[in-house]
Order: sequence, then structure tokens, then C-alpha cells
Amino acid sequence: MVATAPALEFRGLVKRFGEKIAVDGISLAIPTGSCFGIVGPNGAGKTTTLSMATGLLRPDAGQALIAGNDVWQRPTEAKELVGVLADGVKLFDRLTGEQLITYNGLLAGLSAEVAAQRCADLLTMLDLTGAGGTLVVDYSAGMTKKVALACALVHAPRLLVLDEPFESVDPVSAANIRDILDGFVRGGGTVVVSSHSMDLVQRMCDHVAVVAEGRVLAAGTVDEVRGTSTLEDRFVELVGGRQHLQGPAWLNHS
Ligand SMILES: Nc1ncnc2c1ncn2[C@@H]1O[C@H](COP(=O)(O)OP(=O)(O)OP(=O)(O)O)[C@@H](O)[C@H]1O
Repeated sequence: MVATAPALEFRGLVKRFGEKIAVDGISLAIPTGSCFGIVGPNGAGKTTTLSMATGLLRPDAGQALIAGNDVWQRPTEAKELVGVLADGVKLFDRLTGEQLITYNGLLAGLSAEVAAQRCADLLTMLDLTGAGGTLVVDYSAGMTKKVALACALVHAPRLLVLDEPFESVDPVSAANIRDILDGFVRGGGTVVVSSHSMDLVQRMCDHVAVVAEGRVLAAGTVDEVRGTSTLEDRFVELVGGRQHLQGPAWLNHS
């Protein structure tokens, strides 16, 4: 581990799927102790980038480094430092929430006693205590998101990489999760979060990168990127594509 290295760094990441270039040379340095938002339109390459950053998808070119450890060359060192909430990755959903969180803790090398204690703390923190004994397959989408977040947190990582953590989550739970993430950053951790909600990123993050068509269009502190506008207006300005369409005539009943 390199003491002065960014918490997470992308160096010229590239990923192609056949003819499609999903990620086209993304370089970013995510400072330790920051809450860093990655925003972009559908299909911008956010999930692909975060998957390469966390060892779920091998890049065609470039590097992802966690605290200076190349995710693909030093996977053990890199993965010990990171908790991941991936978008669309299946959980072991025939386990109960309690079993799933504990199992993740044991896999990360915690003792049974510590894993059980942390599992109880996380279930309480995420308001899932009543659902701890329920199979994850029977959870709602928001509950599934919360249990996946608990799995990402159980080994007390230094870096959290969260792909769309607020999708399907009710407003009260979302506020709780935001508080948890704020506390995590105050405690010296780093959070990288992809989101479609500009409002949320503007309120929660101190840094942001706007990504479109696999490239970084702007990056910096939230204030640097948004300038004198709101982040949402700046996003639309950078990404373009806002269309004031009235829709087809057959949808209009007036
Ligand atoms: N496994 C795959 N095979 C083929 N194409 C893929 C694959 N994964 C992603 N893509 C394509 O790569 C591009 C980037 O997708 P990605 O999921 O990274 O975007 P995103 O920014 O996360 O989008 P969203 O906001 O809609 O979740 C898209 O055009 C998508 O169709």
C-alpha cells in the first residue's frame, strides 16, 4: 500500500463489448476521505467502470488502483480495502439476511463472534432487524439493496464503491444510508457512489465526475463542476440531449 496514493485511481481504463466502446480511456483520482459521485446518462459506462475498479470485470487497457494496489495485479491487498455494492449482481438469496451478512464477514476473515456482532449492528443500523431471519429472495428491492450494503460494510473497509445505492430505497432508509455514509467519511473512509440523482450527489458528495459515452466530461469538487448553476443544469449542459418533446398525438387526450 502506498501511503500517499489516492483511495481509488483509474488510469486510462478501456472496455469494449464487441464494437461498442463502453469505457473509452477513463482516468480519475479519488482522494482519500472524499465522497465522490459519478454521474452520467444511461449507458454512460458508470457500472462498467466501477466493475473494473472492483475486480468484477477485467479492463481491456488501463489500470484501477485501490490505495496504490492494482486491482488485477494485487487483488488480495486491493480487495481487503474495499466494500462493493454492485448493480445487478446476484446475491446468495437462498440465505436469510442474517446468514448472508455473517457469511460475508466470515469470508472476509472475521471470527464467528465478530461477524455475528457486526451482523446484528448492521441489521439494526439499516432497520432490517425484523427481516434478519427472512430469505433474501423474499426481500423487496429496497431491502435487498440494504442487505447488500450491509455485506459491503461488514469487514469495515476503507473504501466503499456503491453503484446506485439509493435505487428502490424508500426516503427514510435513504436518509439513514446517507447518515451512515456521512459517518463513514467522517471516520476517514472514502465513498464512491454512482447515481442518477443530481440533487442527492450535490447534497451528499464533495467531489463529482460527469461521465458520458465512456469518457469523463468534467471532474473536480462539486462546486468546481457546477460553477454558478445547479449540478443538474450543468449536467444537462455537459451531456446535452434534453428534448422538449410533447410525445405522439395518440398520447394526448385533450
Ligand atoms: N456485458 C455487456 N455486453 C455488451 N454490452 C454491454 C455490457 N455491459 C455494458 N454494455 C454496454 O456498455 C455501455 C455502458 O453500460 P453501463 O452499464 O456501464 O452504463 P451505465 O452508465 O452504468 O448505465 P445506467 O445508468 O443505465 O445503469 C452501454 O452501451 C451498455 O449497453
